[in-house]
Amino acid sequence: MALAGVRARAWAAAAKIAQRQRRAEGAERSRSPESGSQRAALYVHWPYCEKRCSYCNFNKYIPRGVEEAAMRSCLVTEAQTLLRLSGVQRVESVFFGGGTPSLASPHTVAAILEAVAQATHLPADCEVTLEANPTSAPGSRLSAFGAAGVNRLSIGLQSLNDTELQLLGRTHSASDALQTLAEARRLFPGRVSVDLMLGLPTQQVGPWLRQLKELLHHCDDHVSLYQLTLERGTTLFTQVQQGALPAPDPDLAAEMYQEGRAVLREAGFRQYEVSNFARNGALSTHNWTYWQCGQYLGIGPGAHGRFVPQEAGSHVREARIQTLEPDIWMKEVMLHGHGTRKRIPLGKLELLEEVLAMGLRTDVGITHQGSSVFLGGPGCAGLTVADPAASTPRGLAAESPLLCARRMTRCSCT
Ligand SMILES: C[S@@+](CC[C@H](N)C(=O)[O-])C[C@H]1O[C@@H](n2cnc3c(N)ncnc32)[C@H](O)[C@@H]1O
Ligand SMILES: C[S@@+](CC[C@H](N)C(=O)[O-])C[C@H]1O[C@@H](n2cnc3c(N)ncnc32)[C@H](O)[C@@H]1O
Ligand code: SF4
Repeated sequence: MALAGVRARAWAAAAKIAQRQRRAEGAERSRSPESGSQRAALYVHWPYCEKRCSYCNFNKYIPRGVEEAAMRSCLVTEAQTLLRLSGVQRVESVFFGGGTPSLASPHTVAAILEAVAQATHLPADCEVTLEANPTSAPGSRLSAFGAAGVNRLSIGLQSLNDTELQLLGRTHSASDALQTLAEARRLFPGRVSVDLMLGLPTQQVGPWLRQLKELLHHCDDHVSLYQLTLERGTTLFTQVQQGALPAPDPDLAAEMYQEGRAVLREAGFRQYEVSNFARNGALSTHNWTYWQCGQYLGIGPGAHGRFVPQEAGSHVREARIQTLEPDIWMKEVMLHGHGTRKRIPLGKLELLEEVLAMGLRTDVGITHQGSSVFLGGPGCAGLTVADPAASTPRGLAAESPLLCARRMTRCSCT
């Protein structure tokens, strides 16, 4: 923890030095340091988990042992490379997702933030989220992540029913989850999110709503409701396919979702995206950047990103996907400085599709800012991200219950 504290101070010091350097270099590197193409969100993928949950098909591995120093060094290298290739001068949010990034050491988190602060401007108030799995002893680790620079936690609570948690293959109980949540709120007041799943096999509307209402007694200012997607290749999928469990009923899931939205609205939450609810302005600025088609860099195995590479003559926004398998990804990073597996230049039609699909997920709909990705000319350089505090409800595919409850209550990474 002491080490993490030192690293956090080093990050702040490095951030100041980097800021001074950039001011000096500013005139050379850019005439408009605040323009959209020079700002980005940064996603960092930690690909390891303790155990495979029965429903999950995210890019995750259950290792015998993790070579953390090697992984840390590769994440740092890839962040430096992609920041250079993208010409990004200001990182506006960082998201450590996974896998289970709360299994990484706080030292790793601090080292990545430090590298980012040295390579670009990382504002002191930048949103830095870490996904944390509930444990029976959350205290000191969470505070060490805080000392490393994390200032927002997303807790994968999933359910407050122990039988459901077992069905999902989780390693924690409902009481562990509540304890982790309480500890997280103590350490990061106003900046804790919880993920709650709905539409599980055998789940009924009434008991699920009681869980949600119980959660309201404990939660902070951000809640994500994710409808279960039965993913091919998962244990749960096989159990349902073989008849060991009933298939989730989509109409019940739609009812849970609609009733859940109403409960959260009454409790003062704004539904700012199909699956996401915030009060007191606690929206996730990181995810908001995705939905507004802002730039984001994805580092780590299987991470994806969207940015305009600063190559000679290039003005095209690209979708980039990093190599999935951690060992292969590490070898590539050691050889080339990055493990980018795919680069897909996005044409006008693809950009338009993204603007529509992302914008309609939110309550502000298709904004002028979002559509500037499509209309903004070469490289979408004029792109700015709409203010998440704006609240004119024009989009929200949620107004179509079938569309949202059956297809869209997942995160934007799928
Ligand atoms: C991939 S997990 C990573 C965070 C962390 N490892 C955890 O399990 O809490 C992020 C979130 O995605 C959601 N998720 C994962 N698989 C899902 C599925 N098949 N259907 C719906 N939501 C899912 C869960 O709510 C989970 O909290
Ligand atoms: C399942 S969501 C959970 C978010 C959580 N409910 C919150 O409010 O912070 C995880 C987020 O991580 C990011 N993400 C996950 N996997 C990613 C990947 N492979 N590449 C880029 N970003 C990813 C996306 O921003 C996604 O919304
Ligand atoms: S849900 Fe989270 S903890 Fe479970 S396997 Fe997926 S990434 Fe790992």
